[in-house]
Amino acid sequence: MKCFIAPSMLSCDFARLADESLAIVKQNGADWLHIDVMDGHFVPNLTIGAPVVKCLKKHSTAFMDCHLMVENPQNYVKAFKEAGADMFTFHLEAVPKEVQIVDLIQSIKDSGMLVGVSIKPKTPVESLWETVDIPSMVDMILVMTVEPGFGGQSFMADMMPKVATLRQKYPELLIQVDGGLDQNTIKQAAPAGANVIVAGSSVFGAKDRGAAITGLRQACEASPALSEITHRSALERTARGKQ
Ligand SMILES: O=C(CO)[C@H](O)[C@H](O)COP(=O)(O)O
Repeated sequence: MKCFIAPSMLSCDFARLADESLAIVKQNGADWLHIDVMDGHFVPNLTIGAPVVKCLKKHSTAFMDCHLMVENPQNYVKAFKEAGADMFTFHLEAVPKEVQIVDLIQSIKDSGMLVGVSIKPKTPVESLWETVDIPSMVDMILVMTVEPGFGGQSFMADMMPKVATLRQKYPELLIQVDGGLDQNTIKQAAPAGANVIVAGSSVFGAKDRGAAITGLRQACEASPALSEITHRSALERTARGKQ
């Protein structure tokens, strides 16, 4: 296995969140559920928080990949852990100066969740390794390929050099891309080195969601830039969530 496909639940029918979550994994073959958490401050949109994840966890054992687009992410680690999140991804730009990023990362690790760190399009990729020792502290880097806040935007191909640089430096890292991914743009993201693919509108808007996921997976798996995923914990949790 070379890639994880993580449909963004932002594009599903929120009134049917449990059913949509179950179906997208069990019937349509997704690996993870990507949960977009927005606070109306860090991004100009409001979505869902830990209480909804907690309810969802009663219906689905799928890997919950929680992307926190919120200010002060350090305040939400405990709530998301208790809700059942598997991955806690925060934005580098959202951490206040008085909070040490390494302390935040340590608290996520101590809670048992995997650690993701995300950057917005205008944030230079160097700021990641200037701030943290990526291989020892971080499970996944999320390179945003749209300005965070809304689904349905156009893929920013000019983010691909960031992905390629990260892949070259960290051959084993989970590198996630999020925003505007579809059957065409995956052909740029996967060769650059992305191996965790978030897709909202192109999956939930497809007539055949299973075929949309299969298409993303095939394009990703075909990329010579990627080797087999060796992240044991992510693989184990994913497999458990698909049983
Ligand atoms: O994080 C997000 C927006 O901030 C969404 O996950 C992302 O935009 C996915 O939606 P789409 O595939 O429709 O672009």
